[in-house]
Amino acid sequence: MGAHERAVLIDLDGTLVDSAPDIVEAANRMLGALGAAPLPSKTISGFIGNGVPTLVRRVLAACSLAPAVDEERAQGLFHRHYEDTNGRFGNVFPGVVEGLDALRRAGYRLGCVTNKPEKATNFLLAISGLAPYLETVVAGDTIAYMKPYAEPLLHACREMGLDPALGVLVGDSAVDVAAALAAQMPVYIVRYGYPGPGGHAAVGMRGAVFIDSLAEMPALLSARAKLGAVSEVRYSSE
Ligand SMILES: O=C(O)COP(=O)(O)O
Ligand SMILES: [Mg+2]
Repeated sequence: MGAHERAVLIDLDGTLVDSAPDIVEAANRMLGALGAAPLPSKTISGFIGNGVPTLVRRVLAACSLAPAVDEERAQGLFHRHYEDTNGRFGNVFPGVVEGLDALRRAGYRLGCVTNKPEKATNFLLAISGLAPYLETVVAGDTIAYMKPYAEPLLHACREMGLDPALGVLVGDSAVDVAAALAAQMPVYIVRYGYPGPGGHAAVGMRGAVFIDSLAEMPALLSARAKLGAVSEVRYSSE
């Protein structure tokens, strides 16, 4: 089985792009518009991972604005401010471009699976220069399901015409681990992202292989393929 038949699906926020500064700024502008004081950036970063509706709900709860403030109104404010902050303060993480280049050279097919809404995702991928690497993008509102459901991962494989059994996910949070396990894909977690409640020690992180950089992926995947080939030989000779 060649590398060209394999899909590497990659999360966006906290894995490809350090987008927390943009998200924090938009969330705090939303709070300002609601007459509330800003939250520390670390608090808001800890709320990233399950998509915008969950982020806004968590921010409102942290400021004791729920249920007094209408969630949809707050979401509308967030989206409006995020349109202005998206891609302005964040950066592509170190090792990402090297990793994507190396994976592409090795023949892997690349896709992005994110819980960020599609419009904001496409804009961020375009201005950060990452869009040309990604054959397919499945965002938070592309289909009816987000991670931690398996569907977005399976949908990305379908879009690429690949068997999900040939896919792996690289992400940064417990949401990614859960989605990958649901889709029965191996999962690699970057140590630098936004892991969510409980951090990397959380039970939800079990089953993940931790990496420091996307640039480690080609070597890890080729080691996995060799291991797979050895066990296939063993099985067939038994
Ligand atoms: O929008 C979010 O909450 C997280 O997005 P991600 O799936 O790219 O990490
Ligand atoms: Mg993420």
